[in-house]
Formats: sequence, structure tokens, C-alpha cells
Amino acid sequence: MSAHGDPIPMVSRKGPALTGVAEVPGDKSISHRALILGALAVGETQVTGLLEGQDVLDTAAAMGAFGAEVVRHGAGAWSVHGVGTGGFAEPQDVIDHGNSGTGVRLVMGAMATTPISATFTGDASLRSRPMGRITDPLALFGAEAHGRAGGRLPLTLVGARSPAPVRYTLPVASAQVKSAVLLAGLNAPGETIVIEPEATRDHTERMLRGFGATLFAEDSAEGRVITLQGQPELRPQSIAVPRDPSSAAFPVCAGLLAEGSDVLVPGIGLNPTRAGLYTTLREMGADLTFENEREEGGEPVADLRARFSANMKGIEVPPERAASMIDEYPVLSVVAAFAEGPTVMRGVRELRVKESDRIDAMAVGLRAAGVEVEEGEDWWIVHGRGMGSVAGGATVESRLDHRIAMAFLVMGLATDKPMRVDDGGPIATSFPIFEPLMSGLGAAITRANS
Ligand SMILES: O=C(O)C1=C[C@@H](OP(=O)(O)O)[C@@H](O)[C@H](O)C1
Ligand SMILES: C=C(OP(=O)(O)O)C(=O)O
Repeated sequence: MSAHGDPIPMVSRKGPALTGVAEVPGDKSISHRALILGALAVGETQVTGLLEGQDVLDTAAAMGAFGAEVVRHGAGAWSVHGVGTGGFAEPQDVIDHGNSGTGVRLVMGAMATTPISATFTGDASLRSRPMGRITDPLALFGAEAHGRAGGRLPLTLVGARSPAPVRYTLPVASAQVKSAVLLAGLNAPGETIVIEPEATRDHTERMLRGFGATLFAEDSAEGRVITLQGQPELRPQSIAVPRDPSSAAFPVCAGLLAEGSDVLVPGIGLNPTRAGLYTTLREMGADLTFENEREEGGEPVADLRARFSANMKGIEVPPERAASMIDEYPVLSVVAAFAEGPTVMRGVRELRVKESDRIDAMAVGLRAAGVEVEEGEDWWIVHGRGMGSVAGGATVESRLDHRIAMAFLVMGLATDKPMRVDDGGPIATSFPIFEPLMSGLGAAITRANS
């Protein structure tokens, strides 16, 4: 079942080369943060290029429920009239974050140091995901969580009355946990300190500085130490959201795999904490070029060109790169199936607690398509068969997981027989224009019954 209606079976098959310009939507991580920080600033923040995927729309609705005025002016153009740090009102109803881990976890952080209560829920996928990783550090500020066994949603969070600042070392490499703690620290007096042993995406830190917060980050023997001065007055901003490198991964990898392709993604965000996939693909021998590298709105961007790459080789992906490409492993494993030899992915335990268990979901589908996969708790190996040697012909469950659905649809563009997914509905959570964009490049991706 799709998160928002009947299942949408989809199919993809080998067809013409993919060519043209892929105008992928705005970055999902930055879009969530723009809405949340806009809601915590005093005055009106303007956003262009906002991702209008369901995950972000759910965060926009949540910000409205906490008292901010969130208005859509046109495609991707939104404004948020913020209430100031500590100014959130108590929502009148349950906050439903649909399929979005980022949405619910960051919003819990943002309200945890205000003396109000809120009850959060989500779809079957989100209700199965761990929330203790967020509620544990929020308890240090004085917030109380009452959830289901194992800290699962639905969950009520009672914000701290007299929040104390916190010093917290991340037990998992998670930008969502880091961000929840920093957002909670905004309304605690004094310095909140987060230490991350492994670097994760730093959009929250960059954007907090942009909104005028005092935040320092320095490397130490323990890892990266991020210090935030509490109770700033956040100044509203104009934010231009770059295109999402995690969404761009799908047309880019499709371009590498479909014979004769040449695809250009203009203005793709290339923050080094997000760009691990592109480094990895180049190491495999992919024909990728970056043009026009520049900085826009505090984030590095470039135009990325991907051309058909017949001779890619399997590699060992360094585990320390995992956080910078965590959402890209499903589509990387598809590319790996068409490379020569094994691609070894280690240090990826976090893949098991995403919208689905992504190692299991990909391993099952890849095997059904004729590809050998080995796996352990925090590693997996895809044994590449080489270009033109992957059978395909499988129907795969997308498990309420957009990235699983898109990865297998990309795969079918290069397998001998078509690939089907039982439900493409979840794709709308992060990439609502996936179907028309891919068709516009020439990809044979359709609804299964059309
Ligand atoms: O902070 C963010 O915007 C995100 C962080 C990552 O999750 P984790 O923090 O759980 O690794 C990533 O998988 C997610 O899609 C977006
Ligand atoms: C893991 C993802 O998202 P989230 O955690 O926000 O649900 C993703 O988009 O791949």
C-alpha cells in the first residue's frame, strides 16, 4: 500500500538513451530545515526551490500547527512567518509526519524546550522506526516522552519547563539526532554542545549561522565538537534551496546505465557531507563531470553531467564515507550490479532502520533479478555481473520506501527483462516529479497498467 492511497504498480524497461537536462527538485534536508528555522525566527523567511514532496509538506503543516504562518506563493516559493525561539504554541491535534524520519525528529527537537505538549505519529514505516535516539538526548534537557514500547510512535512529548543546556556525544552517526539536539538547544540558556565522532550532513549548522545564531564547530580527538549559544534571536532569511543530490542520484545513475545516455543536472547541491555517492561512482569508473562549481546560499553547488559508462568496476566503499551517502546505497547497489566484480559496502548498519531495512529490501530484489548479494548486520556485497549481463524480470516490494522503488525502476532501464515495483506511491515523499522527469529524459518508466 502507498502511504497516501492505493498502490501504484510501476514498470521500467530497456529503451532509448537518456538525454537532456534533469531539473531535479529542491533538497529535502534543506527544505525541512528552512521551514523549521523560519518558524523559529522573528519575522518572515522567504524560500525558493522548496521541495514539495509529501515529507516536506507534512513539516510545513506541522509548523502551522505550532503557530507559524506558512504560505505557498507558487511552485517552490513559500514564506514562513516565525514565532521566535520558545514561541511555539501547543498544537490542537496530533501531528502526523507521514513517512518522514527527518520531519518528526527535527520537529520533536524544536519543541522539546518549550513548555507545551505535542503528540506525534506517522505511517506504518515511520511508526516502526526508533525514536529513543531522539527522546534520550531530549530528556537531558528536561523533556518527557511517552511513547509505545521501544520508543516508537505515536508518542507524546512534554516540553521542558526550565530547560538545561546539554553536552551530548552522538551514539550513532545521525544528522537527525544532531539536529534535534541543536534545535532543542536553541531555547535552553547557555551553551549546548554536540560531539559527533563521525561527520554527518551539516545543513543545520550552516543554516543556524545564516539565521544569526552563534555556533562554532571544531575538530578534536573525540570528533567534531559543535557549540551553540542558546536563546538567540533568529533573523529571518531568504533561502534558495539547491537541487537534491540524493534525488539527482536516480537520473544520474540511470544515465550511467542506459546505453548512449548523456544527462545534465544543473545546480545540484554538492555539500561534501552529502556527495559521497559521486566520489564512489567516479572511483568505479563512471563518466561524471562537474562544471561551473560555485556557492549559493551557503551551500556548494555545481552542474553535474553523467554519461553512459560501460566499463565500471566494483570497489570497496570506505566505511567512513557512509554518512555522506547514506540514502544513496540502494541506487549504488543497482549500479554495482552492472559493474565488473564485487562492490563491498561496510559500516552501514543505519540502512536497516530507514523507511525499510534497505539492505534486506535491496538484497531480496537484486537476487530476484539474478544478482548475487551477501550480507551481514552492517555490511553487504553486491557481485557485479557487468554491463548487459543482468537478467531483471522481477517484481519487487517497495516496502513504503521511495528509494527502494526508484532504485529498482532505474535498474530496469538496463536489465534484459523489465523490472516492476509493487508500489511507486512512496516516491512522492521525496521526488514528486520523478515520473515526468525520467520520461522527459526518455526513460521507459510507466505505471504498470497503463
Ligand atoms: O538530517 C537529515 O536531513 C537526514 C539525515 C539522514 O538520516 P539519519 O540522521 O538518520 O542518518 C538521512 O538518511 C535522511 O534522509 C535525511
Ligand atoms: C532516510 C530518508 O528519509 P527520512 O529519514 O527523513 O524518512 C531518506 O529520504 O532516504
